[in-house]
Amino acid sequence: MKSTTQFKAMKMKYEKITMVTAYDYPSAKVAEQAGIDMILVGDSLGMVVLGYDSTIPVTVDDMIHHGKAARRGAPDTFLVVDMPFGVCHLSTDQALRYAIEMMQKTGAEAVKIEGAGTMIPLIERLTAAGIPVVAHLGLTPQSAAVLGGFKVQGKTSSEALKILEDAKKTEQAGAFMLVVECIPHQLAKQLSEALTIPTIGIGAGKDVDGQVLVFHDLIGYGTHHIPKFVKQYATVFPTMQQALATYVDEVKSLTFPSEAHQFVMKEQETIALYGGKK
Ligand SMILES: Nc1nc(=O)c2c([nH]1)NC[C@@H]1CN(c3ccc(C(=O)N[C@@H](CCC(=O)O)C(=O)O)cc3)CN21
Ligand SMILES: CC(C)C(=O)C(=O)O
Ligand SMILES: [Mg+2]
Repeated sequence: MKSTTQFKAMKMKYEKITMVTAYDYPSAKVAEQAGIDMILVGDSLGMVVLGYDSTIPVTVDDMIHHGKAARRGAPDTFLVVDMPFGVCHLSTDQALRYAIEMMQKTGAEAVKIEGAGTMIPLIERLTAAGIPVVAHLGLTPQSAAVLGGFKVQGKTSSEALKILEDAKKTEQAGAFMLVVECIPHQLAKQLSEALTIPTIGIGAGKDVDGQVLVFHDLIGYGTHHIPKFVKQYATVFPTMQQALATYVDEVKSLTFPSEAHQFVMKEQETIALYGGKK
């Protein structure tokens, strides 16, 4: 398993860092076996696997439930768990308690926190407590209602400057990594050059230190609108639908199960049971 210092070393060597979300045992296992550098148990799980239309309903218990499953599937991959909606905006003490609970119950290596501003003292506090923190700026989905939806952020020079300043503050506060979501590629490049900690982009172009995508988007298992920044490396949804439809047909037409899929009792036992052949 890679460490926080190894991720910094990868940035210095211009070796790209790969990250993907995973929310359960098999997806984490696939990711680990594919050689991914880091797994994110994202609160996007609320939308992707729980069917909510935002990340707001996701709770600490949801994150722990899915985090534990992902951990079991990927015991040897650096695991980051998202702090869900709201909990970081309670007192620093309360947020620290939740972060400790998530780390201890999931066995994750780090937590991720959306925003700068009032999160800066929290990033300091968690880091001091020995909890590695990934910061998250640009489009922060937990604030989508305030940002006016899932929109690209930092499109004007003044907005971009604010994100750049916030990014530096997260680094100074002790964050070991920064996720930047849905920002212009020029800003992402400038930001990655200005920071010593690795930047991981999603919808931020190629000039960042690593990339993250949502597992289901990447394999084409998505059921929602596919954002412009996604590349689908497979389309498993139609494949799965076809398999299920064939199963339905075969059961209805008595094709499944065949002899190959059934168990047999010896003939003498059938005689004892119901008097022989039927
Ligand atoms: N399946 C999934 N993939 C994600 O990447 C993802 C989630 N869910 N849920 C949580 C957040 C929400 N995210 C999103 C969702 C939609 C757009 C989107 O549609 N954006 C527009 C850009 C609009 C503009 O031009 O400002 C797009 O067309 O990509 C972006 C990020 C990223 N995260
Ligand atoms: C999109 C990534 C960065 C995330 O925060 C999530 O999956 O919840
Ligand atoms: Mg998230």
